[in-house]
Amino acid sequence: MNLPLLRILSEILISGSYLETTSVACRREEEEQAGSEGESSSEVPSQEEVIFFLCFLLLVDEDDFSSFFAANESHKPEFIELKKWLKDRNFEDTNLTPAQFPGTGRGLMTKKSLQEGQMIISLPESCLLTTDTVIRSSLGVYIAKWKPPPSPLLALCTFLVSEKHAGARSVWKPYLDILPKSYTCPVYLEPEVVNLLPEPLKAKAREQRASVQEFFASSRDFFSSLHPLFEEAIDRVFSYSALLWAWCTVNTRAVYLRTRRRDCLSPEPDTCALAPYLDLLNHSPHVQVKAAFNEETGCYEIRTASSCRKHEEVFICYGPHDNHRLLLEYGFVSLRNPHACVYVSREILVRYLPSTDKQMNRKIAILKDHGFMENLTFGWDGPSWRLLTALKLLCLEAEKFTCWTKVLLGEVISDTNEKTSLNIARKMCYYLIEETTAVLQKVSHMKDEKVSLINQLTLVETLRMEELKILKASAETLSSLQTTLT
Ligand SMILES: C[S@@+](CC[C@H](N)C(=O)[O-])C[C@H]1O[C@@H](n2cnc3c(N)ncnc32)[C@H](O)[C@@H]1O
Repeated sequence: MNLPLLRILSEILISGSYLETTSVACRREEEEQAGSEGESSSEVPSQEEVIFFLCFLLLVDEDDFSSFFAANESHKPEFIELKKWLKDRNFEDTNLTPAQFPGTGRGLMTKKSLQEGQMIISLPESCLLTTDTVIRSSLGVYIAKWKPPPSPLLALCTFLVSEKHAGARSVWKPYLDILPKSYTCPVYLEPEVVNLLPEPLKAKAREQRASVQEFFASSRDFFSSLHPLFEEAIDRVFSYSALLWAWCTVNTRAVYLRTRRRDCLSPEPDTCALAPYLDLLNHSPHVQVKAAFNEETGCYEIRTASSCRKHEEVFICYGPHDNHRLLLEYGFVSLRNPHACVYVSREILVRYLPSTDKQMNRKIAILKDHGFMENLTFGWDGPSWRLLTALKLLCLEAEKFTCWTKVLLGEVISDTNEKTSLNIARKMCYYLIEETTAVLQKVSHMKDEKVSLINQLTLVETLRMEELKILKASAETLSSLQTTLT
């Protein structure tokens, strides 16, 4: 049963309203393009039509749900302006249109079906924002003068802040206007929300905050050197919040594009480019695309490796990232992500081991030396090979200790060792289920009490709910593995 649809169905029946679906939205766009007044889209449907429509929705597959409820946004003034801006730079899109999707937010929808291998988008170099753009701008001479040379990232962030500050005077205004006003990467989250994240994400979130703060602190003198360019006090233009916004803009939206090294910039790799409009493409772990700059055409091109039906959301894949990485780098969580997993911390790893084991410290040292204390996880298929191997070594009977290399190579040492390690894995899994459930309850209370944090809390809730599903799937796998062994 399609639960999201059932919920919407009941909401619609209660409110008597109905949503503008993709088909309605697209029909309206087609009518507008054909010069019609689009009267049909403003007609109120009869009750029978609504009921027929709702019954039809119940039959819609959950995967089609998002695209079915997409709302076309191409008529919005900011997209009309962006389209004009892109056209002036020789880009006109025939394949895609901006839309809001219920599951993924704003993204791009196909106007026609796309076949495997077909070009999704080909954006000319003139539309790209790279460090070349920055150096050609009025900031260029200041960058060239500054020692030690600013990093490519600092150059891009400075340009974004400066252009945003210029407002209507910036030639990049149509692009800047469609950028999010704020982000949901951990650096934007309140500390009490960060506290609800699982380890090791919590630690990485704190590192991210510290590194952006350090980026700001170490860039202030450079910002001061730009004062002749601004009428306002430089601290007000290049505030922490302005730099944070720019940093997240680059981090969440830039495409990989290697730019030739320049002496006026520090030697860090210069690989980030902002690609207006193309950067409206959302991520799906289930698609494959080919993306690269084509030297022959002078365009940044993306081709799909899978087909896409008309009026569906077009996705690209940002990489085979788990949900911790997606949240850390992009500020979202992907549902049913095949790469998602639950990390096991060192504390949990040793929690269920016999405290009487005299070889425990030696065993932990071996695991550390061989890189087996990191990335121990539960996944959709059960405990990872690395986690089981670490547990098998930790559970090695005293008289079998010398066999530890064989354990690391994946050999079975004894029936007892297999059973004990599975048993501990199961206990750990149940402990994590309890812990996750408790955090979910806490999040639910906080959502009632701290309404201003609702979006941040919902993000953590989504992550924790996905983790709960993974742990439950792992618990099932473990119990069938244990049954096979008995
Ligand atoms: C390159 S932008 C894509 C366009 C973006 N949705 C927008 O409206 O500007 C990357 C950001 O989109 C969002 N995003 C991408 N894929 C998503 C997904 N599958 N589900 C939810 N949000 C997603 C995240 O906020 C991410 O930082």
